[in-house]
Amino acid sequence: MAENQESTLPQSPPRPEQEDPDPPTPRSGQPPRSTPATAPEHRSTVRSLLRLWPYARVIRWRLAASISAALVAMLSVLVVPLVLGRIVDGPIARHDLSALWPLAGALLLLGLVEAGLFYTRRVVLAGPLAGLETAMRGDLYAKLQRLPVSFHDRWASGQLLSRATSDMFTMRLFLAFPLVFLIVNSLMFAAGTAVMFVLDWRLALITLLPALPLIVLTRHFESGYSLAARRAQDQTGDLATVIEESVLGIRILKAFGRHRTMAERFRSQTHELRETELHKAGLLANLWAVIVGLPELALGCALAVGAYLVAQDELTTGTLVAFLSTALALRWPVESLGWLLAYANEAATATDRYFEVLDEPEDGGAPAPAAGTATTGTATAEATDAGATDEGIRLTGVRFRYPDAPDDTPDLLRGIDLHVRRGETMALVGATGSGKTTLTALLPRLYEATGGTITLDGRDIREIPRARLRELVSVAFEEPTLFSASVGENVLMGAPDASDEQLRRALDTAQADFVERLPAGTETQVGEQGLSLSGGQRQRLALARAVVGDPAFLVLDDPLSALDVHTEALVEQALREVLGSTTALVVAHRPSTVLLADRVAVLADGRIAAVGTHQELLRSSAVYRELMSGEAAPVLEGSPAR
Ligand SMILES: Nc1ncnc2c1ncn2[C@@H]1O[C@H](COP(=O)(O)OP(=O)(O)OP(=O)(O)O)[C@@H](O)[C@H]1O
Repeated sequence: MAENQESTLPQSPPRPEQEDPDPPTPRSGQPPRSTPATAPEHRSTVRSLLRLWPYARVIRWRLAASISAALVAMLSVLVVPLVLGRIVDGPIARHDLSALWPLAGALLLLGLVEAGLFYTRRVVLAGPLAGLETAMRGDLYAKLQRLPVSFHDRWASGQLLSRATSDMFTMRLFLAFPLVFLIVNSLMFAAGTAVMFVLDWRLALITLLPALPLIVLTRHFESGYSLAARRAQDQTGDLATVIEESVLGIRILKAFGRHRTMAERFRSQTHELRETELHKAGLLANLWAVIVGLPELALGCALAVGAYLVAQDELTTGTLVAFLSTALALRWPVESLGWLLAYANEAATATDRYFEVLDEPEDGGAPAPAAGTATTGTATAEATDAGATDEGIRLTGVRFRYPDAPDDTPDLLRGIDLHVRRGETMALVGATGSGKTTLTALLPRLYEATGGTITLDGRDIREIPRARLRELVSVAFEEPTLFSASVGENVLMGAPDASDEQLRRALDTAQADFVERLPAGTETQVGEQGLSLSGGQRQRLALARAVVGDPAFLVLDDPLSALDVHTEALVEQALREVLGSTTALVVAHRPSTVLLADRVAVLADGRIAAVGTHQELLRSSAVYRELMSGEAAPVLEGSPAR
């Protein structure tokens, strides 16, 4: 199985709030959910945008061709005033129409060249940019698959969704247009300024007077705008989360009549986003007013002074026309500066947000195997595959705490010592919230133990490549998640190379005979999250997925909880056969599930309190008796075991 098993096999441990009638408080506001990891005040737009270079590098020649085409097109615009000046001082001043035609033809040619070059600029870049966006999105998706479950616990799905969609679009658009025109317009501005100085330096100085206040203003604008841009993009992510939760949880919202509460939250978030967008528009409008107003004022002054100079015979009319036309041709590069800078800021923010995910460490900070640990090291490195040792699953001093657990709480698991012999089935029982699901999630390394060692047939799981580990350890969690694919595809996620016979056997084991009655059998599409199936049907498919590959180690988290008594008995009967040929850890809440196991381990206070057969524990363990009888069972929900 591939590295991306995290998303295909087990799901995050079920949360107590999943069935809460009140829509859960959005997790925005928690660190990576809506607050930027990099404070925008400290980031440089250019440095952020430079991070796009490894992707842009692939299309650098196309980018260069596009910039060149746009540059030549813009420069041809600058030649137009010079031709106009010649027409005014030549054919028009001398009333010589025969000299007009070649110059008029030149103007027409310049127009055609400009149109052709702008077309080329777009065509040259469109295809490669679509490829670049695909590559970036692919990298983001692959990264999301590799990141540990603890990352997904922290990040709201809407934040990730907005990065994969709107942020990606912003970055591509920046490379297609604003980047090209920031370069081209700057060069055109420099060339136009040079032309103006050549035509008349006094008028050029007057025209350039607003440059200084404009530079100060744009710097000020940039810092304010980048903050607003970041806020807007984070709010878009939060909004996506609310929409997603509303759609996925529509049954609960309707059943409890909470759609108004959710709609209220949606409205308030859209209102916040609207406010931010208006703030951005206000900033841009202020900048624009100055960017457009100041040069117009300067141009008016240049016109007055130019007219005076013409009257004094210090300047020809043609030169004045050429000068003013050049100055007018520079209006676009100057006026466009406002939104080009705004867009560059949006793109820099999108780039930051994109790389915040790509920069996340992938191994989840797994501590290295302790030196000298008896069961680790090269001597046993190949044990699991070679079967050199016969140890089954061994947990030694295993500790774990969730990264976001409050500082003043003890570790959830505080030194688990447990040995499941090879071929044995061990049931794991404990009070609600005692950490059973968490413990099972440590075996396939969905979470990294924060202390101690876990070995499979003598080999430390940290030494086994993740993909191999997840082939060895198959998991079915209590909350079965299916994907919008066919029944067969969902089950075969547990073993893509399994034969039809294996698929049929797995479905038999899980008593999933309902599949035969589906319209297209195993080819039937189950809809998004398998919601077209009942809870019990989903759970049986998840069980089939866990057993289809005949895994060496099987972890089942209360896999029969949604089944009726009759079906449960049938599944248990079939499961016994599977469990006979594998080493299994089965989280159990009910005596019927416990009876599947050879021995039972009791989890209490973050440790294994007792191990024995069902009968032995009934005699010797008061905690076990309480758990099995259902009388006064300790409840630790919502807090680590104490
Ligand atoms: N992703 C998470 N981040 C932080 N805390 C979590 C996370 N998942 C679970 N917890 C907390 O860890 C504790 C143990 O949860 P866990 O799901 O392992 O218990 P459990 O014994 O399997 O419970 P149950 O029998 O109800 O399924 C609970 O207090 C829970 O709130």
